[in-house]
Amino acid sequence: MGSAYKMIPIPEAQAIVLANTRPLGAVTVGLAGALGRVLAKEVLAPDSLPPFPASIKDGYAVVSSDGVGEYPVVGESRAGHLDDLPVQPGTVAYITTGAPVPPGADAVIQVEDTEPLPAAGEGGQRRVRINKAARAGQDIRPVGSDIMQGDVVLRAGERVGVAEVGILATVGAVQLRVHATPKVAVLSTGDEVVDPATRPLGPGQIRDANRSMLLAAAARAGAEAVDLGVARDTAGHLEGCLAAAIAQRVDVLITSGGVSMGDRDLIKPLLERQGVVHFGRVWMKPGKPLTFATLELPDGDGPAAPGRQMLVFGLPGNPVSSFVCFHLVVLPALRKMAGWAAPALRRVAARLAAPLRLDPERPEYHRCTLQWSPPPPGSPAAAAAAAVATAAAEPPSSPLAGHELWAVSTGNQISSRLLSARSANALLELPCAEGTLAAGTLVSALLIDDLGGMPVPEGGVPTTPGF
Ligand SMILES: Nc1nc2c(c(=O)[nH]1)N[C@H]1C(S)=C(S)[C@@H](COP(=O)(O)OP(=O)(O)OC[C@H]3O[C@@H](n4cnc5c(N)ncnc54)[C@H](O)[C@@H]3O)O[C@H]1N2
Ligand code: MOO
Repeated sequence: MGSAYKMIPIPEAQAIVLANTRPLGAVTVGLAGALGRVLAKEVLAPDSLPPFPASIKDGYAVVSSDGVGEYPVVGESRAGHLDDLPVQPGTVAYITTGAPVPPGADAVIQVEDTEPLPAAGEGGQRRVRINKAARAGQDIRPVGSDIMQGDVVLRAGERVGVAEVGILATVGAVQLRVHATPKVAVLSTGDEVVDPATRPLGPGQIRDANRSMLLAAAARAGAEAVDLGVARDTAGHLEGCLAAAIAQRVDVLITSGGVSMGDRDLIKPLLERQGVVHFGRVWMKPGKPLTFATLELPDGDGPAAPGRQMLVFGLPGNPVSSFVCFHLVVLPALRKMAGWAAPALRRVAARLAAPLRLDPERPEYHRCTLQWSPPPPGSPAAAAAAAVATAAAEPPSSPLAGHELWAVSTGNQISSRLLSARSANALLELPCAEGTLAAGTLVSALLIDDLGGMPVPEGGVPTTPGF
């Protein structure tokens, strides 16, 4: 018995998903809720920074044409306190870093280039010796030199990271228009699947790995994650779970299991009854039975009201298949909904630390850990590099030379073995072919985690010579 679904290539599947995914509308959030959100509206600076000419140093505000000499200190300008004292030629004012430069002064001399002098007589005026001449503008940040009033400090479509939170605070943008983030429900399926707290396992049972994992993945993507539990392998129970997702007005439903060829694989028929199944098989390993459907739903305000849409991703039950499919097709959709202009996973190139056998039937996403290093010690690539190095007479031009992104396999890639996703920060794109790719081969890799947490090679990575 063949499958009713055509097996489509993964780029086609990804394109279908994104073509059916709409960015969510804009909402207003406070600054504390801005991290990770995508701006729906540009942010302008209502005033300049600094708003006044500000001193870069602790020292003395001077008239630069006065030059070296002894001067009376006519006042003080401290950060946060604006003394409206003019500095006349022949006088100076004490000033602290960040304080407004008093009118009349056009330079600041750092305190290291001055010497205090005894005051002129009992209760007399403070005096200072200026040891170095200043050029006009020295150690002063002019008005607007960091941000000019009216500048667009952040554009619509930019994602708010840590620095952006600071920028928003700087310009007083405490209420922001950002894209809404999707509400995502996660449902496991299968009579054998039991709660992770189950101990000991009963006959035939396995703990539900997918639900916790997919809830975590959705949450990390910035979505509001809703736990729908585990559906039994009956059409009625599955239908009830789908109804629960619809009632909770989720934007996305992610199911795992029940999408393959067994007589209890009921997800596809259910989605066929209630919506449009766009694909039900993808030419990839792991994740072949990956299914995607859309449901057009009434909005609850009468038949004339515009409908809403729910995306349904039927991920395969094997935990690694679920993990890989989430990153390849669900995550880009969640990103697009949340306003990302370029929602696809980022692709880099890396060298194989060890040879990898190819799959002759399907293109494969091989889980690996990328690291920036020379060929990892003990790897076949390191042995090959050592052989080349002894042959070459030239010493390396820099301690940084010879460092590259290396892909270290996570081991046995069977789709039931979730340990193959442990510490993985990338999916290698391996072509469908006979044979083996040699150690050192350059391959493309899709990033599924932050490279800021990648392994550090023994001895660390050297710095720029002279640093
Ligand atoms: N005759 C065929 N059989 C299978 C095919 C095929 O093309 N023809 N495809 C295989 C591939 S590839 C995959 S992947 C799996 C996917 O099957 P399902 O999505 O229907 O998943 P299940 O059968 O429900 O489960 C598969 C496997 O995963 C375990 N599982 C399920 N849910 C969970 C969970 N929440 N946590 C942990 N583990 C889970 C389940 O116990 C099974 O061992 O189908 C192949 N079969
Ligand atoms: O494609 Mo299945 O995901 O091999 O295990």
